[in-house]
Amino acid sequence: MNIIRLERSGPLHGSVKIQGSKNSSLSLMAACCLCEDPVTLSGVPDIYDIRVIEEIASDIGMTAQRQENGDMILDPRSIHSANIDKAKSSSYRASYYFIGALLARFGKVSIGFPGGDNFVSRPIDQHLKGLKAMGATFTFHEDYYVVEAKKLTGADIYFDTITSGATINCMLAAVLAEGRTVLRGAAKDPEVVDTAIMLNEFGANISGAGTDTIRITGVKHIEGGHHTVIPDRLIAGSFLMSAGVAGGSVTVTDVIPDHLGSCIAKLTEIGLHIEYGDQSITASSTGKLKATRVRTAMYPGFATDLQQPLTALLTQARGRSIINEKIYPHRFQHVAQLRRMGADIEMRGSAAFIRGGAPLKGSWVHASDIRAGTCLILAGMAAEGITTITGVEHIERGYEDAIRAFRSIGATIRLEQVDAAQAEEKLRISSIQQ
Ligand SMILES: CC(=O)N[C@H]1[C@@H](OP(=O)(O)OP(=O)(O)OC[C@H]2O[C@@H](n3ccc(=O)[nH]c3=O)[C@H](O)[C@@H]2O)O[C@H](CO)[C@@H](O)[C@@H]1O
Ligand SMILES: C=C(OP(=O)(O)O)C(=O)O
Repeated sequence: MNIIRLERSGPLHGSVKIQGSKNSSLSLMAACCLCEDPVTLSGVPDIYDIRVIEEIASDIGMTAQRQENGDMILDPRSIHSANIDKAKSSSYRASYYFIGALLARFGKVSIGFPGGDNFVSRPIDQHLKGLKAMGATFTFHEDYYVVEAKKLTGADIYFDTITSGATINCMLAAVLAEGRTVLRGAAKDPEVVDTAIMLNEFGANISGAGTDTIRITGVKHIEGGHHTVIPDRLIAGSFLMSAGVAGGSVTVTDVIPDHLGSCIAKLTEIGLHIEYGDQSITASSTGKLKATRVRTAMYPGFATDLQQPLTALLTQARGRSIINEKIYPHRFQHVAQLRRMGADIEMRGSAAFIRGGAPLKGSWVHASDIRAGTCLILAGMAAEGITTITGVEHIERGYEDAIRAFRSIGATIRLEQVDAAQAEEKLRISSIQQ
């Protein structure tokens, strides 16, 4: 099995070109099923989740071909099925976008339950509520469910909670539905806006994406064309944080700085010096970091996906920091791993109290999900000795090549192969020694 080994690193110097957004690509690729003509997507990252969608696309008859220049051409003209393989749909989170994208066309979609990172509870009740309002019915089986709608009709939907997934799913379903759909309490995330922009470019009639009320007037068909995926703001944020952990200066390029507003504000509060241009952001740090309080929120608030790397950063900030996780109250699997490395973190409900400044030491630790992986990479850069991270496959769900990118800015990090049983034993011992 693969593990990541890293040593204390820094100061970091250099720039990292940021890949296209995972979360946007997951939505855009499914959205291609709504089109009548081929779609060329620029900037789709080459990561695990995307490769699963390529397989799903091929299973249902939509070819998805990577070009030499990295573009992906998706051809929906031969889609013949809306039966999504159960195991494939459960191997990542956003498989449910195939419901919104295929329901109007086929009237029936069969699909496995959503997978993705496990934060104890990730309900899909708002997807159900929205799609039911548009005329869909759901039948649940042990490891898959079937969604049916003889006809999808526009509806007025008020989300009980702000959710990017349900906003996108209902928006997809509404594009070819009959009549007008209004999504109230919609998520304002850049990935929602990116999806709406692409669909409008191809002939959909969506207004208000980026605000909390989105209006969609159903159209008879949409065409295809070319679209460039937005940059991955979450990966950009994690590289900026690495400058705080290890010192030095890190520039992320090919980004949209506006998408990182709350992250930039928080890093500035913590003591990083931030400069940005039209498409780049530079974070520099002398190593003097201030403790802070953070409350995660839906966009434009501080993203839950940046909470885990931020926790690593705050272990290096003198004083007591408090992180309040409001989106996924149980998203703290990384804390036990950081404690193994010597971090002083106390949990009270969905809040982490971090006493920063305690020296970290290298240990065997496990990344249970993508951002826990980023968190541990950052912590490893600050730790004395060698940090060994298992669970590399989770990190690969989100990053095209995290090792190469972190190495290019000066981190001492490498990928190695070890015997799985030996790694298990090392992890067990490190958890006892904690
Ligand atoms: C593939 C993808 O885009 N994943 C992102 C997406 O996940 P995902 O789309 O699953 O997350 P949502 O935006 O839907 O979830 C936001 C909040 O709404 C709640 N909720 C959601 C749906 C629902 O039907 N009922 C409900 O209560 C969730 O538990 C959570 O507290 O947004 C999350 C929150 O920014 C990010 O962490 C994920 O990286
Ligand atoms: C939670 C995440 O992903 P997913 O929703 O795909 O599990 C993430 O990207 O941090």
